[in-house]
Amino acid sequence: MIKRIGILTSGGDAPGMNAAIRAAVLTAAANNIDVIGFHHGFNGLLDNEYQTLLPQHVQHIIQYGGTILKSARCKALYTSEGAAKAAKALEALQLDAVIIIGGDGSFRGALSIAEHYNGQIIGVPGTIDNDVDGTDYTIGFATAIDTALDAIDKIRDTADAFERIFLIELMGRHSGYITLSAGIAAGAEQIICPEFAAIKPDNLKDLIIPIQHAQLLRGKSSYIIVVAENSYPAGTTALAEALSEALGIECRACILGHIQRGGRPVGADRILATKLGAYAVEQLIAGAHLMMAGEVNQQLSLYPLAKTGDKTKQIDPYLVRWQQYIASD
Ligand SMILES: Nc1ncnc2c1ncn2[C@@H]1O[C@H](COP(=O)(O)OP(=O)(O)O)[C@@H](O)[C@H]1O
Ligand SMILES: O=P(O)(O)OC[C@H]1O[C@](O)(COP(=O)(O)O)[C@@H](O)[C@@H]1O
Repeated sequence: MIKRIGILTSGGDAPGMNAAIRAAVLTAAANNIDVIGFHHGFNGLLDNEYQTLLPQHVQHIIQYGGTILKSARCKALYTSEGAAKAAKALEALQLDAVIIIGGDGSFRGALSIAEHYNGQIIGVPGTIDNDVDGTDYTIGFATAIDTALDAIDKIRDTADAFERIFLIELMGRHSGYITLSAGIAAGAEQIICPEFAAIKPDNLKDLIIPIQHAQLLRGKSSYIIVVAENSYPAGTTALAEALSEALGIECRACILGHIQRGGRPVGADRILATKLGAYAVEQLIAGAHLMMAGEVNQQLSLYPLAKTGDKTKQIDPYLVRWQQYIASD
């Protein structure tokens, strides 16, 4: 029987993590389970930084981005000694189970702890990148799209006024979910992300031909290219410079960066986080171990933690086809 659980947030913070913490704490309290919240991701386990989490500690946090537990990356966990030390901290606090809110990296960390820990472990997918298998959406993705859109719409205004070409870099480490979704919703003229062909200095013409074609058809006007981070070897600013040189027109680069991680979670993220946080606790009570609480086709479901990083989930193939079709026209 589960009496005490731990919870932590790890990796890139995502709007809605607070909502997930809240739901887990409230669900645990309703089942007479004590909750310990670790600070700064896995570092809290290694440094003994934690607090008791009671329902009053999670009051009125659902609307805030970031995470009340703080998040971090933790190098020590990549070693077997680090994982053993983390497991020891869980055992010392007599925790029957632990909830890890994070991305597939954090789940790999959870698996390494599991090699030394006798309790149960469950994951809750929280990352703006949406690059976790076993759930249609991760907590934070919907908010990140809206934040990116707000910024892109503003850049469109100034791009329109100057009839300029803008390259806007969006986050996503090695996946194009944010870039494709925000690019489509913003009506970007071109989208560059890892799932499309790579852009290299020697194939800039793939970018340039559609720009020249658009200029021939509609004259000079604003032109927005959204670019996933890490898409061009020397970076998006260098890509804008290379385009300026090749086209003979000034192109501007704008790196949206961490603004995409912040802000009030949108309704969809608050609801998803509430469902997954509550479901994670319920599934721990039911005996789940080394699983992730996800949602697929509006059905809550468990998915093996070990498979969450397999990258079998794909960015919307319909939108990919449509984007390639209109961009090549
Ligand atoms: N292969 C791994 N082995 C052990 N721990 C890992 C591993 N990958 C990631 N982690 C842990 O999870 C943390 C967060 O992972 P990261 O990939 O940065 O973010 P996310 O969880 O959002 O994908 C890392 O800093 C590390 O502590
Ligand atoms: O905040 P940092 O350490 O610079 O990390 C940036 C990375 O974190 C993210 O915002 C979120 O990634 P994770 O959720 O996988 O940690 C990525 O989009 C980005 O590449």
